[in-house]
Amino acid sequence: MTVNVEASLTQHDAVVTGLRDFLDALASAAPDERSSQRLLHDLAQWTEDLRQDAVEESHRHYGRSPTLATAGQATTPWYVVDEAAPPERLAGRASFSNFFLGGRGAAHGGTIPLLFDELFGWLANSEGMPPSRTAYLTTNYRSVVRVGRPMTFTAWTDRVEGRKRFLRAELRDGDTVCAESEALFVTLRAGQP
Ligand SMILES: CCCCCCCCCCCCCCCC(=O)SCCNC(=O)CCNC(=O)[C@H](O)C(C)(C)COP(=O)(O)OP(=O)(O)OC[C@H]1O[C@@H](n2cnc3c(N)ncnc32)[C@H](O)[C@@H]1OP(=O)(O)O
Repeated sequence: MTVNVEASLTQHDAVVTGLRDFLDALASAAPDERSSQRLLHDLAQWTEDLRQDAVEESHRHYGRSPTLATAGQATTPWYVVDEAAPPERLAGRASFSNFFLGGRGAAHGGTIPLLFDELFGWLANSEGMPPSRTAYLTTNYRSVVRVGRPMTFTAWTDRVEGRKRFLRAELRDGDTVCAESEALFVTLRAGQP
């Protein structure tokens, strides 16, 4: 079952997709002074306009789009869930654009746990489950994650002990395991933010 479908984008989803493309293009380019000035001008104008439209968290669109890859966040590495059996298992595809470059063609190390935290969030907070948060998350970097490469991932629940959910995940480039992660998610008690 494919969970995140980008086929029928709402206008807001299209804006987030456009922002993701923009960040990739910006990170890949070396704009000259004239282009930089034009960009600065346009960005300043949009920043001012959007500040006028600021709303409370519960009314925002950004990062709350179940129909869009990465639930509509532009600064999370792109991923799509192809097989969803939460809370047991998820599998899918991911890709790190130039926006996530660390150096020498490899993704920045901090962006890989960001992807894992997202996947664990899906597993631990799937429909009908009480909300939980990451207590810890460790990542082992086995082999570089190259930007622009099509990657695959699997994430699964290892065991559950009361309020504690122990989760594991793997990110692969073909047959090569590039990174592995283990995390503990703890179910929130009433009143915890
Ligand atoms: C509309 C869109 C749809 C999209 C579709 C949904 C997709 C969805 C995607 C979401 C993607 C984002 C998901 C990201 C999720 C976060 O990233 S959340 C943000 C990062 N995490 C945080 O900010 C958490 C900060 N910490 C805390 O709030 C608290 O420490 C915690 C984690 C809630 C635990 O506090 P607590 O409830 O007071 O825990 P406490 O009672 O002391 O301990 C409970 C047990 O856990 C153990 N424990 C607690 N902490 C630890 C630790 N660090 N290490 C080891 N053991 C620990 C304790 O030892 C205890 O064990 P037992 O004695 O029961 O055996």
